Amino acid sequence: MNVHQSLAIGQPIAPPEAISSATEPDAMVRFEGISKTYPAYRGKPGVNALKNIDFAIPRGSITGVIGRSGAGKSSLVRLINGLEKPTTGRVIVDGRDISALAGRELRLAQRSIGMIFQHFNLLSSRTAADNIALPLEIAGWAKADIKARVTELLALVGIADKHDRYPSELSGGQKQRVGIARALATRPSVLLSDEATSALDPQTTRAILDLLANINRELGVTIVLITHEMSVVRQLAKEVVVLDAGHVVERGHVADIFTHPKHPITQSFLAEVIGDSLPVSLASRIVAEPSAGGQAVIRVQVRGAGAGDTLVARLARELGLDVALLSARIDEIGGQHVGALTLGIPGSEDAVTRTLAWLSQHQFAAERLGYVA
Ligand SMILES: Nc1ncnc2c1ncn2[C@@H]1O[C@H](COP(=O)(O)OP(=O)(O)OP(=O)(O)O)[C@@H](O)[C@H]1O
Repeated sequence: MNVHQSLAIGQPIAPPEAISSATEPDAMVRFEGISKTYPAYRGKPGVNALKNIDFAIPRGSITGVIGRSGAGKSSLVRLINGLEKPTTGRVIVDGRDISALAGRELRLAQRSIGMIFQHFNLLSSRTAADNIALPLEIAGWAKADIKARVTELLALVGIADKHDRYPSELSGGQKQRVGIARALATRPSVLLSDEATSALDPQTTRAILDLLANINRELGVTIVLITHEMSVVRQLAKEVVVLDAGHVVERGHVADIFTHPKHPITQSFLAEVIGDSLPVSLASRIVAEPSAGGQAVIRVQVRGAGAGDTLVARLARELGLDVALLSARIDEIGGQHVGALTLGIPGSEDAVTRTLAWLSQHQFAAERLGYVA
């Protein structure tokens, strides 16, 4: 885990801004009143996979869609590229209602929507170059143009030397680079990533996520990232949508969601990635009741650069209390420093009440974790 421990941290937490509403004009993808029901089949009951979905994915953004298995992530992504039709509602991609298209019109629209997959989906009988060439062949490009474009794409994804290699001769990360090059071949405006790093080790995952970040930055491609891993969202996305049982239960800027997770499912995802931010040696000593001469343990969430470094001194000075910094943990999330300071203050109810009131007044989210002797 990429954890930056630093005390030069912390801004009071501002209220989270919602990401674009479904009607925002600069949306690349808009879900309008979407529901998706798979009909009953061979004695199996029908499934309401998506319900009342209304939100927009901003043009040029990297948006993570996170949810447990069965939450509806793949259904959502298949609606974006028109592989599934919604039961109700419309999906507008780059200004066009993709849910209304069929046949040749749909196939043409799909050229502007690239997709990468967990298991890469490469053709084993084709070299890296020929895999990348495939969508261009289907689109009817001239041979010379395909050759030039493939060379360019291989360089873009950092495997210019793998031109003639077959998938069986490539590592997982290299295979995914071929998948990314193939997905970008027809210059799409949207790139859909369906668990694209789930089969890769952490180091390769980081390299692929860095590549996707570059592609977003350099080419302006909007990226929609389907994942069940909050660490992937944390590393790459600026916006996140949390799906649970077919509903969007939470969405917003990644840094806001990480500091204000409201829904239990979001909280459980965060617990997996941030873990308990307390060192074990401290966590194991915390008890529910105060003891004479002991300290109350208060956790304070901080965000951004600036205010956190003076927090301890200000608290001590303004409230006239002895304040100890028991632990500090800061991550960089969505381009912001986000984390928590754990403070020890005198264990009296009066000190705890005054401290929590002061923190709240200064817009820091804080909680009492318990007491240490
Ligand atoms: N073609 C289908 N026919 C019937 N039911 C389906 C179909 N595709 C998905 N479902 C059901 O719809 C629900 C949502 O599935 P979906 O694949 O969208 O979820 P997911 O979040 O992508 O899950 P996973 O992470 O396991 O892929 C599940 O209950 C699933 O069983």
